[in-house]
Amino acid sequence: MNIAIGEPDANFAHLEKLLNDAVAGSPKPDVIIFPEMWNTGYALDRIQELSDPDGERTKALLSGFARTHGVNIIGGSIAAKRGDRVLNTIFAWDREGNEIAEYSKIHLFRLMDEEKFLHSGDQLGRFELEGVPAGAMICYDIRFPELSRKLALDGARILFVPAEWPHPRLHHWRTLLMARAIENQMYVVSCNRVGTSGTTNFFGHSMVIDPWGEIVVEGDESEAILRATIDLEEVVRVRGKIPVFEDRRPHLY
Ligand SMILES: O=C(O)CCC(=O)C(=O)O
Repeated sequence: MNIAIGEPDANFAHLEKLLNDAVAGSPKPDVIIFPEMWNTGYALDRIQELSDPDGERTKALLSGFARTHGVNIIGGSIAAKRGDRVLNTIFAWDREGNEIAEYSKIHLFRLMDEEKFLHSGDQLGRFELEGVPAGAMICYDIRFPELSRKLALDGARILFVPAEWPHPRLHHWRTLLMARAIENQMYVVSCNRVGTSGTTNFFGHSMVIDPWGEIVVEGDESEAILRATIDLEEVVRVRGKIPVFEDRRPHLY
């Protein structure tokens, strides 16, 4: 998804169109994910006025969409206002439109001054999606392997990662996502924005990676709806083949 910086109305309209295109395609998706901070982009100097109070506008659109179309939604992340604080927050809904997860980015990205304008979350992104243990992290969070390992130890079999990750760090993005999938032997489902904001170019390359580290699908730098089918039994097969979780020796490190 491309994102218009500082224009929530345009981004809500654009997202709704993409969602309608996604459910019109075949096969009908079980889960939809989109990028980080899709409502505002990184309009940090105006984030107080632009952010969504308690995520209410986002919840009204996405809970209703999930229910109407019988689809689970990992709602990218939004700038969400809580009192006088703004957090970078993922909400998720099940097929009945029930909210099933809320996670606010723990590691704020200082290279983009995030910590000057946003508050960090203090809870992990653990949830269940139709009985499947899952985890959520946001963008810069993937540089912290302890976080995904903790989610994996807590049972996650899929890790969802919305992002706004720009050039020139495509190599980091792809390598870190693949490492998180391989080391934790789980699916990684990532969605990164495309387009340009000021002088920053976002490269997309959203990817679904399987627990063996193979890329199931990868986008390019253009806006697109990517589809992938995953087999959760693959997590069990890979963990059985190389028993990393049994071979850990955490008392030594
Ligand atoms: O870690 C990076 O290189 C990019 C992170 C980022 O852009 C973000 O967290 O918003």
